[in-house]
Amino acid sequence: MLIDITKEFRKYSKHCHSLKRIIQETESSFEEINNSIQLVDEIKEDLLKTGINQLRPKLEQSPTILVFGQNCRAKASFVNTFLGQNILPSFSSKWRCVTFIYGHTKNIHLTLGHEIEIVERLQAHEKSWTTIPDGDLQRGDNECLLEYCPSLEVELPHIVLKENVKLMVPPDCPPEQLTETLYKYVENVLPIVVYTTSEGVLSDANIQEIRKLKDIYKVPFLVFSVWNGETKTCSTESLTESEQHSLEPENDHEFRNLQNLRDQLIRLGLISDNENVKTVNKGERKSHCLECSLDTLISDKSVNEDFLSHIKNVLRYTVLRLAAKLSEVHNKCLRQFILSAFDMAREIQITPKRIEYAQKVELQLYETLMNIACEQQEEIAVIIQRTLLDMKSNVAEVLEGYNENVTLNRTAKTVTMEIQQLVLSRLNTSVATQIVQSVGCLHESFTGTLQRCLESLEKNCHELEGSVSASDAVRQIVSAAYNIDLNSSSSFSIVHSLMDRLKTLLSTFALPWSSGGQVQCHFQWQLQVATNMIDKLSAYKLAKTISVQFKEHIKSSHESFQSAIRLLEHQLSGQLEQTEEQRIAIRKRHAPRFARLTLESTSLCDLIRYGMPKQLKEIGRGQYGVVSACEPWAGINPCAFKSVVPPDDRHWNDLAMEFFYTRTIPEHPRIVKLRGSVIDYSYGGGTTPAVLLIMERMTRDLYCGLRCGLSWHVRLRIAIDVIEGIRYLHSQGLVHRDIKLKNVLLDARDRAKLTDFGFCIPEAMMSGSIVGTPVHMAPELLSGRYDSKVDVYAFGILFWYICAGQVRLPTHFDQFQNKEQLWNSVRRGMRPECLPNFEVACWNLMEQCWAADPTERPLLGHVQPQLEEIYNSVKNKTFEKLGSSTKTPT
Ligand SMILES: Nc1ncnc2c1ncn2[C@@H]1O[C@H](COP(=O)(O)OP(=O)(O)OP(=O)(O)O)[C@@H](O)[C@H]1O
Repeated sequence: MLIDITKEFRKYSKHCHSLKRIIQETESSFEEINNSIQLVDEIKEDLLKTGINQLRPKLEQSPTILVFGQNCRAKASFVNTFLGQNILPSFSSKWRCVTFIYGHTKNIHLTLGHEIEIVERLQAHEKSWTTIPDGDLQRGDNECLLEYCPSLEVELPHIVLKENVKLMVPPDCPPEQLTETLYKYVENVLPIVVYTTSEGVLSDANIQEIRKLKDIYKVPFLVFSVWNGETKTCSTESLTESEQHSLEPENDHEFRNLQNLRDQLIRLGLISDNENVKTVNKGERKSHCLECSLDTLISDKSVNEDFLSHIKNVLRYTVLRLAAKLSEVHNKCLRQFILSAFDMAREIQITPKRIEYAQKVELQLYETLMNIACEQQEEIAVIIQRTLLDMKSNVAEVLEGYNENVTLNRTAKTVTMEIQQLVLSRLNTSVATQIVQSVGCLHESFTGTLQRCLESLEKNCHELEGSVSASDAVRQIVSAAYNIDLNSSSSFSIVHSLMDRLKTLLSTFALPWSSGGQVQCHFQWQLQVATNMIDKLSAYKLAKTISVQFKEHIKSSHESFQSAIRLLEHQLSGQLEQTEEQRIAIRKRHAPRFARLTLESTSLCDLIRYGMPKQLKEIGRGQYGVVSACEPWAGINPCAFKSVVPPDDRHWNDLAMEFFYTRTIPEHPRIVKLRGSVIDYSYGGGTTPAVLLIMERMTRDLYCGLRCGLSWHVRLRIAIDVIEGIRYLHSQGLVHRDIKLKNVLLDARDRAKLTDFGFCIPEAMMSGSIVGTPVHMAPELLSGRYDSKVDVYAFGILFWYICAGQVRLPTHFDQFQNKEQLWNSVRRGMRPECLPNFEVACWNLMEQCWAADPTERPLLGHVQPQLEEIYNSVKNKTFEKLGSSTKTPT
């Protein structure tokens, strides 16, 4: 049993070692990326928040079994049981802090803190000892726990302690001093807390102490109950059956005590009801859930096994928490990288289109407005004419309110000017309103989208600050023509220009009665002034002036727009070059590096949780790995794993990216879900680690299925399943790039799922690499410029095999010596031949899917219903046939 405990500690330290290495690699990856891409700050902030730098100190904490308890007897009982010797006296009190550590020989000394050893003779130094003398354990009267109180350090050649494990009995202290005492004596350890009891019931002080300890350590406890005060040693495992039997709880009284204690602990919420009082031979032992935070009560009769599982739980729980945190950080960073690669790809693609769009629409706007300015001159003249006539027929109305606010004793000239001003202003308002009404529709159709488009282009161009921007220029064009801000006709630019123009015209008028001197300001005279003013205004001239102004304004704004957009284009193209460099850096270096870290940390989590899968037999081999059936793993039954040994960094990166995509896509019935992974670092003598990708085990692949023979309607059903799978991947932004017979797996009912996402990649991360299986590769794949339509092509070829019902190469493809010859012919249009058994509808679908021009290939969303229709009719016919052949003859 001690060996098993030792193994657990060894495993823990191995996991910690792996974690430290991964953390170090993560940090150096960050170092490398630092400053190279903008998003690093964002990620760095995340990392700080997630606390990656808090993980390392946690990994440095040495596992320490902390023994607390009701009294020294209970503590001694546990320690002695665990160490397998009566090292602590059973009847004693007021202990100083005692720490057991590993030493080649038994040794004992007093220390202050970690470093300082106190030169003081102990009773144990005077004669040979088995049990530590009481005098050495007990605190002196002058020793104050929180000020000066040496600890006793005991070195023992014990197999568990050898694993860098400590066993510590913190000093007895009143509950109110507990926090401070622990702070002083128990520093920087990974606590494995045991609370020992020897009474059937916990006192208030005990309960207070347990609650405080829980609060401080926040880890599951082992409550250890001493039976009879006996010390049972760790060697019970080697006892004979009859000896073991003698340890069983035959004493009813003691058993009842234990039950009472259990009930009390449950009542206090200190252990959970559904768990357990663990006693030897009392029913089946339940295995602990790794993440459980249940506290366990055990009796000393079963200390070994239950203690082992407690240690296992605490260690696994601790290391898993750290590994999960690290994996979360990696996943988060990788997701950020991929998302920013998406954004960058989008920006690179969309920016030139936006510029083109803006130029096109502005030109349209300019031409439209120029047209309006020319053509509407007539209309404006009509509007002005009409308004002038209206005003003339009711001059009194024009002057309405004028006399209310004017002062007496003004010169005739002043009054005349005021009336002229009034006439103009009424005219302006009226003309402006009518013009605005006639062209208001321009606003949304032209300017809304254009303005938004320009603003988004200018958003990131800080260098433009200060110069006229393209969006300002467009705004000027629009307002020059017909002020779009209709709400305030007072700010209407046309009105103002009209006013200016009219004033100029007025200054040339000869006014016969403007001879100066005092003039009586009577109404008739005012009417006369206004009427004369109206008569003198020429609607045609006014309209012409307005039109000329419009045109000049629009033209100059159009020119400013053109130079602004040229500048913008220049600056954006510089920025886009940088963006593309960053995208390449993300795709080629940063994302794969983080993908590898993600693979390592996630695999470590899986290893801690579920262990290594146990191989049963090999079931298949591919170009990159061997697939084996394995024993159920993580509840997956039947289960298989693909073991891949990446030969170099490039393969590691590819595998890591594949792992990330496949692991993160949500489950779908038409996809073989990757359930987990572990890395076998010992593979190849530790030089070439193997990655085991664990998944559900299917019955066979479609290649085998076709070879064995599948009925037509089953094959059609499979084709539909494959389409569903591909459509699902595409909906997740992924392209499979290796659709072929061996990557379609069948279950026992011959329903299909897609597998092998070795080449599966998000479109934004695609670099144009030439991947796939030759006969299924679309011609454009070879050019390196392709998209998800390559999967449609590959489906076309796969469907050919499905319809053929066999796995022989199409005769047209069989004649080539090598793949280059095949590709050359495919590029020239060579495709599989139509076999006599093909239904026309199926052949048509194949031909559409493998069309040379990817844009002519159908959407799989359109192919699926067509296939379903064929499938349904075949199924119906099959059933009809079956029905008629089973009919009993009348
Ligand atoms: N989950 C699984 N259940 C049952 N059999 C499987 C499973 N995964 C793969 N296989 C079998 O193992 C074979 C090898 O699979 P693998 O994915 O390694 O390679 P491949 O797709 O045939 O070739 P390549 O490595 O070139 O892509 C498959 O053809 C299939 O028959």
